[in-house]
Amino acid sequence: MGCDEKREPAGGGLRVQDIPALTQDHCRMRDPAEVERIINEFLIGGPERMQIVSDFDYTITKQRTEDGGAVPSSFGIFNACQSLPENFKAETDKLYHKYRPIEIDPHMPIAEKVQYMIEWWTKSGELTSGFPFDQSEIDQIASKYTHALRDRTHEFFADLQRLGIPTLVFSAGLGNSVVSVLRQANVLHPNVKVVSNFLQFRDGLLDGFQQPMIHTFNKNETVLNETSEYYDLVHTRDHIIVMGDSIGDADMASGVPASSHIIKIGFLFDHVEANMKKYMDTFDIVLVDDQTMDVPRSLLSLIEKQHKLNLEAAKQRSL
Ligand SMILES: C[n+]1cn([C@@H]2O[C@H](COP(=O)(O)OP(=O)(O)O)[C@@H](O)[C@H]2O)c2nc(N)[nH]c(=O)c21
Ligand SMILES: [Mg+2]
Repeated sequence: MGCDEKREPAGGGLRVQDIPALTQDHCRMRDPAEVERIINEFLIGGPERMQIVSDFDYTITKQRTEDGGAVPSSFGIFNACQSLPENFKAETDKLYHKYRPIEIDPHMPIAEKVQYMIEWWTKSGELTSGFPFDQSEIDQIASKYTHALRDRTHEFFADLQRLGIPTLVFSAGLGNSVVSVLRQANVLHPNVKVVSNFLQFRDGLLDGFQQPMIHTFNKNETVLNETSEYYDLVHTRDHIIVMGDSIGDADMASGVPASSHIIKIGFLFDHVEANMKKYMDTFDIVLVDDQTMDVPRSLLSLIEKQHKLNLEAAKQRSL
């Protein structure tokens, strides 16, 4: 905030009612005036202060496809590989049935859940060990799901690349699947970084997941190593769009300075009525059964338009 608050982008402040993507019926906002204020901050700051943090499963991929076909999660893509040991699926399913209810238990404190999640990812890593495996198996299955990305995902990633906006794709799932889908969909541009769990190999055999373990409750920018290149790239970018489909995804930018301006976009599909209040309390923009990238793209387009006006105005001033 501070003195930024009084500045307005050249041409005057934008009103949310003048942004068609945000006036659609399925686009809900708890506090439209606050969204408006932050959008205007984004316009003042321009692309060089922006970063994107997005979940992968059912955020970059669709929650619902036109043909009704199911979209597997990143772990699901791995589980569909033919060469996994016979008991692998049954054993990981057992873990899922034990730990998933804990993950989503509305009563258990997070601090207590964390221990269980570490146990779950550790045991899952142990099962993912001791047998040969070829990445091409993941690639083959992932190739069938490149069409399952949200409509206009390709354009969205092209916008981000053109504007030079660092984009972090965060997944507590399996990074090998995430990278494979994004690469085969031709959206894995140099400005995109995937932070997730990647397969580790030892002596030609699988050996669990690489460190650091990314689980549901550390899936946020605090796991970015402060010495990493990506941290260097984003730690001064305090204008952030966070995108997710699960309540926990809203925290993916925690760890960034408190003065940051953040718009959290939540994609809501399952049990809309029952979940609406929680989503409205958690996300700044809630999109109900929206299987597109249109709303985040509309924000980028405003930023780009303003940026061009600013460049033009600077050019005029220097004449
Ligand atoms: C360790 N483990 C965790 N999960 C689930 O995978 C999810 C991956 O987390 P995510 O990618 O952050 O979230 P999203 O899928 O909501 O987009 C977690 O929320 C867990 O419910 C898992 N799912 C499967 N199938 N197998 C596993 O070994 C496993
Ligand atoms: Mg998700």
